[in-house]
Amino acid sequence: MSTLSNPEAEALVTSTDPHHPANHIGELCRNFYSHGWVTGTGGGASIRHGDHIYLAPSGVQKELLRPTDMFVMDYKTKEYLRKPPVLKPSACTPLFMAAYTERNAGCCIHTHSQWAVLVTLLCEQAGSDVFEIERLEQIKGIPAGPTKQGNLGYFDKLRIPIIENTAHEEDLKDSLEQAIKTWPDTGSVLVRRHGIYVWGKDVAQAKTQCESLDYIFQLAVEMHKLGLKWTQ
Ligand SMILES: CSC[C@@H](O)[C@@H](O)C(=O)COP(=O)(O)O
Ligand SMILES: [Zn+2]
Repeated sequence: MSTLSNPEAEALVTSTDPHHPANHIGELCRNFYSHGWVTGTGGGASIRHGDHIYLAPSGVQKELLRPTDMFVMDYKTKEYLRKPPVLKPSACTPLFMAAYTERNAGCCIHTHSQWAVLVTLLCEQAGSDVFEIERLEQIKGIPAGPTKQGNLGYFDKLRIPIIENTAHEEDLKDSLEQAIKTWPDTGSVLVRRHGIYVWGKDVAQAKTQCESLDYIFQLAVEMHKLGLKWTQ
């Protein structure tokens, strides 16, 4: 491991700018905790800052993250430039890396939202590995994808692939990468009985997409309870 000398490594997580990734990941996770997205150590977020990938530790309370808890990986060499003692990097790291490598993402979020989980269960009951919904205004909050401009329109159908859960988070890597290839315009992948991975070109796009999706998932569950169909 080619870690930087201590002062250089500490400089990677020392900034008064609240939008510096070392500060921003903790702030995002505190926000996500209030939605119930990252409770009980589940879920998390990662940010790419030039050639530096910022990652949280594994198995810690994500709402308590401090800048000094952060791992920093060199994107090109995949070596850690900064490793907090004792801690291990998030088990989501290979999944976050897939979003950076396959989609040139600037931020990737993983939530254990109960609405996302419920939607995967309803799709399972219907024998489907794709969540589909249409004719909701909030669909306009979802980016149309790298091969298109802007966001989906009101008359576009939202489709999100669902992959099956595995015993260990890191074992989701191959199926997530496959889903990204099969669905070139998707900005998210649902994980059955587990949650969702959402990415964007930057933090704002990943976060607002995640919020729009969660709104849609909650609505979808309530629609199902009322006997209303998601698509015509
Ligand atoms: C409630 S434990 C959840 C973890 O196994 C995993 O699913 C997760 O999302 C977080 O992994 P972590 O390694 O703590 O970043
Ligand atoms: Zn998880």
